[in-house]
Amino acid sequence: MFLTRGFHIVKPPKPRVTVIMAGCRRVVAFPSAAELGPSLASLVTSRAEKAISSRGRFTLGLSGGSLVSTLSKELLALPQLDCSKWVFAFCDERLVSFDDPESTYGLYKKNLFSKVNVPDSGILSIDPSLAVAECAEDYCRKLVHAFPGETIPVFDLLLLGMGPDGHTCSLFPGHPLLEETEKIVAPISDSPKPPPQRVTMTFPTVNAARCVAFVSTGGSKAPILKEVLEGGEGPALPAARVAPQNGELFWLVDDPAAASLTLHVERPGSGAKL
Ligand SMILES: O=C(O)[C@H](O)[C@@H](O)[C@H](O)[C@H](O)COP(=O)(O)O
Repeated sequence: MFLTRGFHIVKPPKPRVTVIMAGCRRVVAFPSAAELGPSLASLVTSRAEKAISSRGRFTLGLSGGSLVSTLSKELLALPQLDCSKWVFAFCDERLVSFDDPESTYGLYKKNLFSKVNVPDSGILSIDPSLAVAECAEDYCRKLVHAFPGETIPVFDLLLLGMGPDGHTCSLFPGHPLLEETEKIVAPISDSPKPPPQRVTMTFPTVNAARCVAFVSTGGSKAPILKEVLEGGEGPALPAARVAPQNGELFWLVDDPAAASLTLHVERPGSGAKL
């Protein structure tokens, strides 16, 4: 039996094996980032409808980068958007104050939260006044409280980005946090990408989700996308380690990002429902 104590998952020891996703992954390409947007919105709202009808709420993990503006714009363009039963959390967050332009929460507050009917209780964010280790513990407690009875929070949907080095969340290539198996969220104080202090979901949490969708666009992502999806020489990059055990995995990309891929890529056309 698994137990959650503090912000650790207490479970029997087992060999450390990294399982890399082989099947059940959908790589979906759109002609451009603009044409990807409506399908991203449809993925979010279809998973929201399903989650609310099954469990009475929709739990959504957010990431930063270009996703903030893409997601906010597409959701706000929908004719009807009811976020009263949505619970937003952050796949990772930079430890800066909310009014700092680097704050992912701050960007979502300005671009999305302030414009939709989400209650304050529907936003799980870090407390940036805390030191990084306490901040991670505090954020962990919020997740544990929001997912009662679950050893690892099972999000309905996590939206992820991928950096040019293959990082996702604040899980960077070669970093010891890639091997974290006990904490559901962790502090990082030596992020190679500034700011150095962050709080991040770990792979146990990411890979427990019902659905994970990467959004990655632009020609600059083509080489790293190929390495992540088709394999490279070295150890698996962080983004390649995202493999939900019981969930769906989507890679939503545009044609410039997909340009070097030789694997099967779906090209359903602009606005396709996923
Ligand atoms: O905290 C961060 O530093 C960013 O959130 C970062 O992890 C971002 O998600 C990726 O670099 C992808 O960003 P783009 O989608 O903008 O390329």
